[in-house]
Amino acid sequence: MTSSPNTILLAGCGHMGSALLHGWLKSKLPLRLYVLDRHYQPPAGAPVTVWRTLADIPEDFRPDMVVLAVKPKGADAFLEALHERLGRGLSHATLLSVAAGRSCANLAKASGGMAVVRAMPNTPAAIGAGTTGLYSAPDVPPARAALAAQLMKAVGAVVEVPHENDLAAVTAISGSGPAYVFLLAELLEKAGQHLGLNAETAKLLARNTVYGAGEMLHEDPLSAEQLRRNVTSPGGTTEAALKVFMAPDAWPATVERATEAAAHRADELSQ
Ligand SMILES: NC(=O)c1ccc[n+]([C@@H]2O[C@H](COP(=O)([O-])OP(=O)(O)OC[C@H]3O[C@@H](n4cnc5c(N)ncnc54)[C@H](OP(=O)(O)O)[C@@H]3O)[C@@H](O)[C@H]2O)c1
Ligand code: PRO
Repeated sequence: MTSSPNTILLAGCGHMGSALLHGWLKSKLPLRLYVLDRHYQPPAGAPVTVWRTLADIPEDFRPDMVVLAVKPKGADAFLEALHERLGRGLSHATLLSVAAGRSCANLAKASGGMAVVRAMPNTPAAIGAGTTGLYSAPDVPPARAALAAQLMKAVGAVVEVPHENDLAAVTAISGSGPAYVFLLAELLEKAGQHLGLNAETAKLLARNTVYGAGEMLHEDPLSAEQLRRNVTSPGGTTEAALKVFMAPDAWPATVERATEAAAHRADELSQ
């Protein structure tokens, strides 16, 4: 049995919105797709309608779900303007927000009372390897919560969290997490050059090592700790490096402080 298509308005199609849209276009989900974005250029022939401004949206447009993927700073003002434009057209729509730190309460208020699902994805969604934390407010109809989960599963793994507060931690670990891994790649590349390798070789070694280690974490059932131990010969080179990284005031303290800073910022953004 095929279900009838849901009408999705993707509001904001930049880094994150376009990653989501790419996944939906590849998926077999029955969707009618509409995008509101000043810049986005769809692939030729893609079954998606693009509007540039709110004024381009027909006043009788009736979306089932609005996916909010504009910057958190502009999110409330955007929703107020959308509500002004569509009014009762939003009364049966659910809001799926990926905006960091904008709470269900903020978003419901700005949108004129929409039921809100919050998602915190990450940019590997662009290659179908995303990780999303998902929280549905209690007033979200179960079928819409399920649709939100399907939309996010189209771009990777989804973890549903029981408390809205958990999303600050999700943001600190997986939402921002790719940036920490990219930083490691940058630093390894620089370190390779410092040790005398040419730039091209240092770049290849750094990027492919992060890629290969990531694939092992994905494919191999061993724990991250065991995979690390398997690289570490007693008295060898890795042990020499890990003594520096794993000193209590080095990575263990730094990772804790950095993720606390990210979670704290997510809390601040929700005020
Ligand atoms: N990037 C990440 O790693 C990541 C991860 C998880 C969650 N998020 C969340 O995803 C959201 C979007 O982030 P992003 O990095 O994708 O931002 P982005 O690249 O700036 O994308 C937002 C897009 O929306 C457009 N836009 C905003 N208001 C508009 C309006 N009224 N009419 C038409 N177009 C409009 C922007 O155009 P202009 O640039 O012209 O305003 C831009 O193209 C944020 O809330 C962020 O917290 C991001
Ligand atoms: N990018 C957004 C930020 O830096 C949210 C997680 C990843 O705020």
